[in-house]
Amino acid sequence: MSNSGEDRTRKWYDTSIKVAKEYGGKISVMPKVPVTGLRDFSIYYTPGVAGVSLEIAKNSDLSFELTWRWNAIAVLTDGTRVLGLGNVGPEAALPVMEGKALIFKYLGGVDAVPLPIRVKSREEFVAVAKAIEPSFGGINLEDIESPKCFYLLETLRKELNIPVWHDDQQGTAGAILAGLFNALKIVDKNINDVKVVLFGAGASNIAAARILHAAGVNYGNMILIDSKGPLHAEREDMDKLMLNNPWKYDLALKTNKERSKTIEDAMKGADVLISASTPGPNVIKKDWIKAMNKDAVVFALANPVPEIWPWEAKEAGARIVATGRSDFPNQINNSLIFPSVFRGALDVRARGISDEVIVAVAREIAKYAEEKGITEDYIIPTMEEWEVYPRAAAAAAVEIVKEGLARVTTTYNEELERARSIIAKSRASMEKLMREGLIKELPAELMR
Ligand SMILES: NC(=O)c1ccc[n+]([C@@H]2O[C@H](COP(=O)([O-])OP(=O)(O)OC[C@H]3O[C@@H](n4cnc5c(N)ncnc54)[C@H](O)[C@@H]3O)[C@@H](O)[C@H]2O)c1
Ligand SMILES: O=C(O)C[C@H](O)C(=O)O
Repeated sequence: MSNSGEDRTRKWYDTSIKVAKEYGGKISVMPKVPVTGLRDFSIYYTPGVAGVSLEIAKNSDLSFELTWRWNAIAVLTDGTRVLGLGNVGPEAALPVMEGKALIFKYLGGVDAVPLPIRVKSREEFVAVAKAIEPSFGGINLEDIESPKCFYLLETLRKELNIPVWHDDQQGTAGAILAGLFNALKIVDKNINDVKVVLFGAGASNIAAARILHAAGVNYGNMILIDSKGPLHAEREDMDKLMLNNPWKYDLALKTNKERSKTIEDAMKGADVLISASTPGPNVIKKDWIKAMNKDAVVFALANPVPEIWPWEAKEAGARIVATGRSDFPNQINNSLIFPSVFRGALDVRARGISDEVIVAVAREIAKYAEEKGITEDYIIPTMEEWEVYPRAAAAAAVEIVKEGLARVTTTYNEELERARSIIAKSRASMEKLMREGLIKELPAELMR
């Protein structure tokens, strides 16, 4: 069966290239005001538009009311860690950012602008993010190498007055937590007791460790593994880590209470394996999964190819398996989180998005799946279940308000209605364009 996994991946690559060529990319900017004749340009453009500019010049906050800023975010990357492909550069990052923007619009009703930039240093990146702040209601950082991404998130969260979020940290951690809540219900284990191995100690898993802790997993019961093996307080590179990656250093001190020094040891008796490392399929060994506890939960999240094929993880004894892909069951991907978190954040004109917001959103998503009926192959909703997005947006908005990070207040029901209507409108307008042939169907010959 493993060859079929590779063939299947290649087939998606080929189709995606053909479709990209056929359509010339995936998104474009569409007007939302009617244009019926020359008179209208005097409203939208000169001279009328100067009136709007003068209002905003008096009070820049009005840019949130009188322009698209209330609903617009940037998807900002330097292309240094694109999926698991590595540093492929800003141009090669663009198709991924376009894909994110499509999902933002379709599932969150958010206008997202893909913005891969050519910068070298961290300082240059910070300067660009600050420079574009006036144009957007939020910034979604994407696909940036670690530890640079930790520094950028921390700095920009402090220095900008709009929410800055790093999808590969917070979004991934939220999706992992949502999946974990329900997986643990199925195997009947308590989040406070489980032993969790986090394979890969980069953007995703460093954030996941923090968010899992916020949700009840004990730091001592976690083991983080990087390319040099398990992290622990006596590792010989601790001095270097303290200087170059204080985020990883801090977790090396808190985690791995049993001081496992090899992967084999770390895996013994683990209840959960969360892998966000490097594309597979043979990165996670079957023997490691065999050493885990009964009813093991395995999330193999590398994109585009999971660290182990799901069927191989099951053969090795895993009871619940998830990957980051939409063509396998249990897709744990930040796409379940980012459209709704930004929907909620924009609607309350947030200044920031805290870790508690991520936990609240993960709980809401898990609850939604539980209400529908969870199974080993359905621990988390799919991207087709669009009704989960307004619910998650409402959970995000309420938590942002609760923590004093919102500029306007709301209630769960009020935001649920608003998010539902914005997202439904966004989907309906795309579907109307499809019906009318203005967005043409995917050519059948490309889909074979
Ligand atoms: N499913 C999702 O939603 C999702 C979200 C984000 C990232 N990812 C995927 O997860 C992977 C990692 O992403 P990231 O942002 O954390 O990257 P990152 O570069 O920040 O971190 C990768 C980590 O994995 C470790 N690593 C690499 N190869 C290893 C190996 N063979 N053994 C042990 N450790 C190894 C590195 O040392 C590093 O700590 C990528 O493939 C990415 O596509 C998936
Ligand atoms: O892009 C994805 O599918 C998820 C994630 O952001 C990743 O970098 O792999």
